[in-house]
Amino acid sequence: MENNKKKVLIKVQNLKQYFPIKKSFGQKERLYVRANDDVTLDIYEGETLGLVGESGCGKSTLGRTLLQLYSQTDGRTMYYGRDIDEIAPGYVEDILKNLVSRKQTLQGLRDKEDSARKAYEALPDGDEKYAALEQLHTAEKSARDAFLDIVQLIGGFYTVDDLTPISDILLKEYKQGVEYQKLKRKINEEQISLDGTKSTLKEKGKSKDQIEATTASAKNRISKLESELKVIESQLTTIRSGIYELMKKHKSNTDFDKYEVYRDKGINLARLTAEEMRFLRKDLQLIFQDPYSSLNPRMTVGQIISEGLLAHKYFDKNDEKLQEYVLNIMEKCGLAPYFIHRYPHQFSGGQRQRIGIARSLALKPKFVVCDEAVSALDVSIQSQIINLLLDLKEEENLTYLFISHDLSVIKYISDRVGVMYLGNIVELATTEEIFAHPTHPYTEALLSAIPTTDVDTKKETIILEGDIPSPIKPPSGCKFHTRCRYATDICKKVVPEFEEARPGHFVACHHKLM
Ligand SMILES: Nc1ncnc2c1ncn2[C@@H]1O[C@H](COP(=O)(O)OP(=O)(O)OP(=O)(O)O)[C@@H](O)[C@H]1O
Repeated sequence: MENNKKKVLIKVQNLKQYFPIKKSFGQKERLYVRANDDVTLDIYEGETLGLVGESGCGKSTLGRTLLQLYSQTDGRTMYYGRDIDEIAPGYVEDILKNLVSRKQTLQGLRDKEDSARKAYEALPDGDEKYAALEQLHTAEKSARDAFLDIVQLIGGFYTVDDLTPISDILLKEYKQGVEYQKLKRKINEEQISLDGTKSTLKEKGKSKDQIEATTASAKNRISKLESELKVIESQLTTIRSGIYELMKKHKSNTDFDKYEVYRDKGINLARLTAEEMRFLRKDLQLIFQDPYSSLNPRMTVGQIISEGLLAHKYFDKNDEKLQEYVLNIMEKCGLAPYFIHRYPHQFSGGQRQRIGIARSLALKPKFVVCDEAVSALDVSIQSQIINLLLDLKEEENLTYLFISHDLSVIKYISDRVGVMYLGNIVELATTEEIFAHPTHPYTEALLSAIPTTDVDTKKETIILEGDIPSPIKPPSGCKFHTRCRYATDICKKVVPEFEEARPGHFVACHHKLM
């Protein structure tokens, strides 16, 4: 299977995004809009994943939740664009510190899972059994999450009876790692500010010697920091060889290798603090539908593109390289150099979208959510922007989540397509496969509504009966059953598993159209 060889950039597991609704007077139960309800999905590096579905099904919410613009209600969103060591998030320290108690908690969750399974198996078919199945799924999920939290960080060490020494040495490595990253950032900041000072002095007409003399103390500071970095580096090497020794000692434990495969350098975005997430913001960008409302009308194009570059300390504001860089990005995005001093209102919709794209891409992101990025544009301009996005994706090795209600745009731009219905992804496959063999009745109905110019093919348009149900109290079982022409009793009661129906083709339906 082609996708198996590709690197996963984002791995979403059981993601939920619920928006609480204000309680009305006398209302006992807390109600939520279940905008995303248990989404599981891999996004591969370098692909464009299209996301379609009727208005209100949760596409924008999913895009924004992946970027952590909303803090997700539940589930894991693993990001593999950087190593966990580079960010050293606080949650890692918490897990490493409490390895012993966490393993005990996990055992408790496993016991609960076993009881839930026994209760489910003992019941005769019927409503009670369906309810017990839901409880079993919840128990399984809690145990799996707790397990993954631990083994992601310690792998095969999970098999060691006394985790205290493991906890100590891994915590030491973590703490030195944090110091290392802090120093590296400090050096980078000092260097950027030094470049800015040099540019200012040059502009003032200072000679090379004068510049050297004025910046000598800053250079000294940098070289001092660099020696400190070397010391930490060698301490880290010593700690890591200690870890390696421990690994050799325990490698013969039964199941060591089985757990070692879980060791994983991914970052759980859902567990990052706002500060940690701010650092990653440059990697994870959003291109909006309405370019005008997202551009500050009081800033020139140059200022708009530079803003993020300065905030993320790519350049000092006085550095001559900044303008060069901005002009280069503008050229890539099809914006003439003399636009740099103009304001957003002086541009057409298509040009404004180019500015929005340039602003996002200037930060060299790895993952970009394009939320209805071309929907507000004329058709001829739409294709220009789509082609620009595709060219940039090739040049910069970007990964896109492309959200659109327009199936012809999705078909043109996407490598794979996910179909959403009422908060869930109900079908996911390569673009060719999904358009040739829609396997979920909802996808079948969506695709049948695409207008065609081919007068010879008599295609039946499937009219979806009824309105989209409320995401506050969605239908039981398969949420689509109220509008599905193939629905039977099981669809009303049991949530269908999202499973691989054909290689790389995932569907959640009891009556797949095979
Ligand atoms: N911030 C919020 N607070 C409360 N409810 C929200 C919020 N954002 C979205 N919703 C609700 O979540 C559901 C999903 O909305 P979302 O905008 O993600 O859908 P969509 O598929 O992107 O729709 P569209 O194509 O119309 O943009 C809707 O019922 C919406 O009303």
